Amino acid sequence: MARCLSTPHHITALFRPVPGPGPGYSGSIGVGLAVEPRARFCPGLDGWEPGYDLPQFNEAAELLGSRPGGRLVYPLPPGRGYAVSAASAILGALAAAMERGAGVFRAYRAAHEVEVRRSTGLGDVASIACGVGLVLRYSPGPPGEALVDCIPTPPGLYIIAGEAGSMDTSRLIEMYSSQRFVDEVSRSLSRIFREPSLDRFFEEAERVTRLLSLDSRLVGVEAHRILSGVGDVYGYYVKKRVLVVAAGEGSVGEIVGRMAGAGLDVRLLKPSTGPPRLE
Ligand SMILES: Nc1ncnc2c1ncn2[C@@H]1O[C@H](COP(=O)(O)OP(=O)(O)OP(=O)(O)O)[C@@H](O)[C@H]1O
Ligand SMILES: CC(C)(CO)[C@@H](O)C(=O)[O-]
Repeated sequence: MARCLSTPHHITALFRPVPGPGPGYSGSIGVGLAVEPRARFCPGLDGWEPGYDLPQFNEAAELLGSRPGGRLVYPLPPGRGYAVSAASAILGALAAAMERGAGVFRAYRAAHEVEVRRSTGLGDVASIACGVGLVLRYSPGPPGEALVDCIPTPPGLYIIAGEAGSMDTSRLIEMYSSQRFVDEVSRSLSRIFREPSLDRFFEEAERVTRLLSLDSRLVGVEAHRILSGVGDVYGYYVKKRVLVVAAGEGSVGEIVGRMAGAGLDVRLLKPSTGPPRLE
C-alpha cells in the first residue's frame, strides 16, 4: 500500500516579525492554532487534486537536491490564512529528504527558508512542526532553532472559519510591522507567554482583534455581535480576512448559521492530531 506524507495547517492569531541576517535566521514569534484537515503527498501516485500549483513544494525539494513526483492533495485553499504555502514547502522538503536520506531538521530548514524568501510565511513551518492544538513560538527561526511549544486543546473543540476573501502574506507582514501592531501584539504575547493557557490565549487574541478593529476592517463583521448569546464559545480572532471561532460541538451549528448569514464562506476545522507524519 502506498504511504503518504501528511501535514496539519496553522492559523496564526498574533505574531511579531523578527528580521534576521538571512532567510534561515529570520522569522517571527507568536501564537496560533494547528488545525486539520491535513494536506497530503503520496509519492509515486498519479493525479493532482484539487489543482493548486504551489511553487513552495518544488522549491523546498530542490534545496535538498530532488524533485519528487506523486499525488498532492490540498484540502484548504491557499492565500486565505491556513498556511497552505508552509504545508506545501514541508511536504516537498520531507518527500525530498526521504528520497535523499536527509534528516527531518534539514528538511524543515529548507521549507522555512523558502517561506521566508518568498514572504509567504515567517513562523508557520516552526508551528506546524510542533503541530498540536495551541502553538506558542517563543523565539524565531526554523524548527530546531526556534523555541516552540504546543498545548493540546480539549476534546470536542471545533474551529469554525468564516472567510471574507484572501490577502497577500507580504501585506499582512507589513501591517503587523507597524509600531501600533508591534506594541499591542508584544503586550499580549508577554501576557500569554508568562502563563500559557487556552483561556489566556483567547483573552489576548480577542483583545487585539477588538482594539485594532480587525473583524470590521478585514472581515467586514463584528464578531461579538455574531456570537452574542451563543454558549460554549472559547474565543475568536482574525487572521487575514478570516474570522476564526473556537467552540464546543453543541454550538457549532448555530455559529455556522450566523456566520453564513453574515455573508462569510464557512469552513469547519478540528485541532490537529499531530505534527507532519508518514501514514
Ligand atoms: N488560487 C490561488 N490563490 C492564492 N494563492 C495561490 C493560488 N494558487 C497558488 N497560489 C500560491 O499559493 C501561495 C499562497 O501563499 P500565502 O502565504 O499567500 O497563503 P497561505 O500560505 O495559504 O496562508 P498564510 O501564509 O497566510 O497562512 C502563494 O505562493 C501563491 O502564489
Ligand atoms: C506571517 C504569518 C502570519 C503567515 O501565516 C506566519 O508565518 C507567522 O505567524 O509568522
